[in-house]
Amino acid sequence: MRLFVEVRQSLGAFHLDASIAADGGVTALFGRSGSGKTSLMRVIAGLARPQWGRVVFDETVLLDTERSIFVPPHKRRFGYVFQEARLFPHLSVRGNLGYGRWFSPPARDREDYDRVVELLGIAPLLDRAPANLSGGERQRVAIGRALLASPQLLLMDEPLASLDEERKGEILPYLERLRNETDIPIVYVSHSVAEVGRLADRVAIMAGGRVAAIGTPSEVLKGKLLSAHERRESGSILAGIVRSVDGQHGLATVAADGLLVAVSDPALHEGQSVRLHIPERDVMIATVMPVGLSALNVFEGVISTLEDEGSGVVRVCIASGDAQIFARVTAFSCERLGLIAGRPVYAVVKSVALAR
Ligand SMILES: Nc1ncnc2c1ncn2[C@@H]1O[C@H](COP(=O)(O)OP(=O)(O)OP(=O)(O)O)[C@@H](O)[C@H]1O
Repeated sequence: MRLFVEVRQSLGAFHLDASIAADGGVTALFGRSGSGKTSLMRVIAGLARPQWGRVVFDETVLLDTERSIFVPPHKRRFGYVFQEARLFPHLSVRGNLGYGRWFSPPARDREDYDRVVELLGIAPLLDRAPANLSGGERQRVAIGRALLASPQLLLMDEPLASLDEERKGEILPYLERLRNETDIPIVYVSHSVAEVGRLADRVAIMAGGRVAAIGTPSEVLKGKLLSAHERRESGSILAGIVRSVDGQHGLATVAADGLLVAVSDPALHEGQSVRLHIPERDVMIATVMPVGLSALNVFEGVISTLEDEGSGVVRVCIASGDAQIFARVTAFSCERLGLIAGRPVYAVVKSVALAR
């Protein structure tokens, strides 16, 4: 699949002037509040008609203002999941799920239904009313309803924003399954570095109505495009599989990008696919093999790049295995340790978390 969007639109004093191309997988639109993420999504969905623009999905032109082409939202077959699950209060979960199927081709129905119910863990909730569900459960049902309409593309606008951290943690594994086990492309709006890092294959960073950068999460979730808080959260994302579990100590060993990474998480099980987040603030650099450390993970590697971020801070990229591990050090430490590209070093990782 290929989605191409190009838009110019004035909304009061705000100007949206953005273009993105997305292939399969999860494409995140990331940016601060008011950067234009939702406005761009609304154009993709057909909920807004810009003054000028084009939207092409695969070979089909959905919008072309110059040729007066506009395909209305219900004919685009895109699923939409909003920040708040907009379930029908008078229908049970089963009824809400059934509603989405009204608009889908009737054929493969039963099979799809069972698969979606299983994928999102909804089976125990089927007879409940939306009022008796937690926020995370409601959101899972909303995602299920969108999926059962057999969308060609799923648009998710901050689907976790209204949930607390615990509920987010509960629903993120379902979104990962959705990404890994279906071939429905997803455009995902978020302003959480951790969420985007965990889910997205590609990220478009929006700022002031424009796309400021586009690339993989580790390429673009860095530097001046992020706020100070976001920079602290950024780092490396590794994709891997749990190789073994030490139940006694609640430790798992994950093979990820050519590295063996120890992760402290008692819930992991062997064979599970996971993404790991190594925040760059939690990485130290040593020029000799450190001993007597409490850190569980020390990776041998070579410095590939150093990026001066200003304010006396340097972002160092260490190539280790097939991974890139980022560390943030002061320019002073850089000089003192003689850190230059090509120098062998050790990355001492203080914490690894499942990317959330
Ligand atoms: N119909 C409109 N008329 C005037 N201004 C608008 C209109 N719609 C959106 N805007 C403005 O456009 C800007 C971008 O809004 P948008 O909702 O796209 O941002 P966002 O990145 O999704 O933000 P958030 O993360 O807060 O949802 C905002 O400043 C908003 O006030």
